[in-house]
Amino acid sequence: MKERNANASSSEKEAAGNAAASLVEDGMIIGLGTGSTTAFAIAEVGRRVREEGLNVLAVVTSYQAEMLAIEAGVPLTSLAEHPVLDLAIDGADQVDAKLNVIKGGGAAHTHEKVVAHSAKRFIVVVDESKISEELDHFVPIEVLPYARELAKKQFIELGGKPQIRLASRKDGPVISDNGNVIIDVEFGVIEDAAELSQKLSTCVGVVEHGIFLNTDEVYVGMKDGSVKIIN
Ligand SMILES: O=C[C@H](O)[C@H](O)[C@H](O)COP(=O)(O)O
Repeated sequence: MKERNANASSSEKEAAGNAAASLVEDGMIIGLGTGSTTAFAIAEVGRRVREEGLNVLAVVTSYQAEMLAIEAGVPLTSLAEHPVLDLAIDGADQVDAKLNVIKGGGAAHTHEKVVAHSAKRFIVVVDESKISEELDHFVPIEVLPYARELAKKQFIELGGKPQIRLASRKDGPVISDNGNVIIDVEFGVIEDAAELSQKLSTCVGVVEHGIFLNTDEVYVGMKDGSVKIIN
């Protein structure tokens, strides 16, 4: 299984995150994703709040995003109060040529998907290493702990090789912010992301999977410091 952020460069991530943060306008309600690339966007939105008096409210996707937003001084709200977001910014583990995306390397994809689908405009921020002609990254799937063995059986029936994600600084599995386990499933090259997305959604015990089909634009931080926009 590919290692998380194996080829990542923080200056590329920072360039992408800052460019996406520049899209935030006064009065917007925004969604803030999770991960090391979005962290730069959150920091930059916070800087604009503090230094430019930018007036925003943000919905977060994880405890990580919440902690970063509070630290940066970004005022928070909830989807219950603001169910429609003007813009959501989030990272990705892989992006293909059709802007299909795999997310969930940080186990936050369930809330991230809710936020992405609540936004009028969904921006993905990545470094160049995440761009691929086709999707071949493992798919993170959040599963009810009670259903984990049944879920694994269903993923194998769909042609996948499932592996329960283990924690690195705790014995046992990673437990998501929602109290569930994450099963990472290798499918090799994913020929039809929409079809696999639909099949995974019908598996009993699945809370949410990491295939996202609704990206509007991808901001790619390049090695030369520029940002390429794909839409
Ligand atoms: O669950 C985590 C998220 O989907 C992240 O946005 C994704 O894993 C990318 O994270 P990073 O920017 O750290 O590579």
